[in-house]
Amino acid sequence: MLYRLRSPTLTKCCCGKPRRVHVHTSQQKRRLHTKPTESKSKGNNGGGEQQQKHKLKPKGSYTRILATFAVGIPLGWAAHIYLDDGKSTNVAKPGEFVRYALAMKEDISSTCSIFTLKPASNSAIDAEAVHDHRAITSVQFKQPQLQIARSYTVLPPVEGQGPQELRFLIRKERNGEVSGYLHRLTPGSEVELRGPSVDYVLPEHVQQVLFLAGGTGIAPATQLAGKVSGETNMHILWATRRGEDCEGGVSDTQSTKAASGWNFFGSWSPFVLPSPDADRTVSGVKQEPNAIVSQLAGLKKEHGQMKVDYYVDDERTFIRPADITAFTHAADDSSLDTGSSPSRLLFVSGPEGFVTHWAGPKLWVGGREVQGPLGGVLSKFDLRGWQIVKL
Ligand SMILES: Cc1cc2nc3c(=O)[nH]c(=O)nc-3n(C[C@H](O)[C@H](O)[C@H](O)COP(=O)(O)OP(=O)(O)OC[C@H]3O[C@@H](n4cnc5c(N)ncnc54)[C@H](O)[C@@H]3O)c2cc1C
Repeated sequence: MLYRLRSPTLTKCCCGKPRRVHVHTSQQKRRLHTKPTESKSKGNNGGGEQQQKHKLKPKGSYTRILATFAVGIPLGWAAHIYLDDGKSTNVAKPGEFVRYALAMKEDISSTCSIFTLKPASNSAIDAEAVHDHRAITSVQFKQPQLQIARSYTVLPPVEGQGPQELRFLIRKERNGEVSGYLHRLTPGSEVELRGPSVDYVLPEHVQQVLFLAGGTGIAPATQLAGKVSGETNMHILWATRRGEDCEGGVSDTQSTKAASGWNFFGSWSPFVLPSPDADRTVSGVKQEPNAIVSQLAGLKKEHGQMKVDYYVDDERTFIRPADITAFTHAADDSSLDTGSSPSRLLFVSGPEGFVTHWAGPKLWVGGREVQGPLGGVLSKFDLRGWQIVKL
């Protein structure tokens, strides 16, 4: 079920800045709230003396004053825009499209890139709500020629990211209308976005998370890792078709190279030999982690209790049922130790085929996409006490 985030409406302060982010000191308030008539009369005090001074000045000084204004005002405005860094933008309503500019496109692989977007007008999506709300959120991008929109999950912020900037991991789908359009954009191009949409609201306490991610399904896993605190034991099993998507990623627990298993497409790959690259190195040389793998490594450091395992079709490593039960059984044991009743979440996120294979299809009811009953491989496991979430 999709819920909409209620974005706080930001009224503007008398100085033009949104009230939520801008608070005046009492002295500033007095100055800003001074009636125009008062300032006029103040300005008139001693006005005669001022006028006399002007009369005595040579004509050239007017040119200098005009020149100072001509140069100073644009410079001041540019400095204001630069230093303000988007703090004075208005929060757009979640249903309203707003203009963003492509600030940067960083290629992750031959089909996947990270897009960094920044507001192109004084109206923007509530980035604070996206990053701070205890929910998994996405934003819709519009394809203007076809007037269609698709959802993309917001990545958690990285160091140096502007407060209003949003980052996305987007795969260029073959013949994909919106993803193809987005991948054709050049830096500086404008695109329309609306949101945020809430795809899942997190319970207050989350103790265990097992996240099965297929391809770009890693984006919600990364967002979630940025939101659950250190008290959550989180394990991500990330399956991709090609090693280039998770270059430099080394598994934390996956020790056995699979000779057969369920591949990314959800079909059984029997009797294949373990690949020499299954330890995620090329000829024994460790690869440089790409931006997503680096962000996951950073989140692991912050998080303390987070693990990531990489599975790559090309390298013949596949998520096996035993990888899932290893985590769920350990979680069962830990709850017996403490006697507590933890909140346990098992996410399945990725392309339709991946979600259907593991947890059964999502359904459309009354024009809305809903979870549907648990099916697929997971329906054969004893997952009592676990909430299964299809994303
Ligand atoms: C909540 C949510 C979050 C998402 N987050 C992300 C994310 O972070 N990153 C990401 O990359 N994606 C994400 N997606 C997926 C994204 O929304 C799009 O579905 C995806 O980019 C494909 O859209 P498209 O318009 O490019 O492709 P479409 O034009 O919709 O086509 C999709 C596929 O169907 C095929 N196709 C289209 N028409 C036909 C036809 N007539 N016959 C046969 N095949 C056809 C195309 O070749 C293509 O491979 C998310 C989806 C949801 C719902």
